[in-house]
Amino acid sequence: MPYKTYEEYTQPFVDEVKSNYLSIIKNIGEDPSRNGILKTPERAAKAMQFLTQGYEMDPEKILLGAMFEEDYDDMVLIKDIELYSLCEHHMLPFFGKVHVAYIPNGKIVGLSKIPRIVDVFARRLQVQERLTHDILECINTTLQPKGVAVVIEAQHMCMMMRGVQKQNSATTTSGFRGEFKNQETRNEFLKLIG
Ligand SMILES: Nc1nc2c(ncn2[C@@H]2O[C@H](COP(=O)(O)OP(=O)(O)OP(=O)(O)O)[C@@H](O)[C@H]2O)c(=O)[nH]1
Ligand SMILES: [Zn+2]
Repeated sequence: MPYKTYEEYTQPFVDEVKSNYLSIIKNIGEDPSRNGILKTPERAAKAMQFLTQGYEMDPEKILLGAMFEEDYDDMVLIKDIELYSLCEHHMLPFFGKVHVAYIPNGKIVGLSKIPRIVDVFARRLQVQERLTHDILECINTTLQPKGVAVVIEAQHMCMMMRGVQKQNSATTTSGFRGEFKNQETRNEFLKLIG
């Protein structure tokens, strides 16, 4: 059987969800037949499909696909990885930066795979704390490094555009495993991410 194209794969979702967006547009008092928003239910459904595609992906498989044996056993740091996710309470974006470090234990991973797994977990409904641990545990169990650290700095639109309406507050979450539990290693990592 031939593989389905991306469109064939996502079409059932888009067909279902666009009718929900049509209902939202009507309920907010807009005219859904107005020229500019005629195709908006479909566009919004496609955007939502994109932003939640992480449910369909296997992050461990992504890491396992590019793991290489290597003796290097100092810290590997990938910092300032852009983050865009949706908070599970309001389905509004939160966005910021992710910093990931690990200390190899005989195996390294292709560098691009770290931002890829960040995206897999970010493209789901999330809270920042769980996102931090999802990334941390995925690297820890798959790569089995000597240590792994994840820090996320983010701003939440649900706290900016609505609710408490605080424009300048940022939330930092962190998780440490293995050698990063050691104060000296952790401090070196924190110094490197500034
Ligand atoms: N811990 C945590 N809380 C979050 C995150 N994203 C959003 N929230 C919070 O989730 C909470 C939901 O609280 P509720 O009182 O049920 O919802 P609400 O009435 O819309 O709350 P307000 O935002 O205070 O208006 C709010 O305090 C949000 O700020 C996150 O990533 N982590
Ligand atoms: Zn929220």
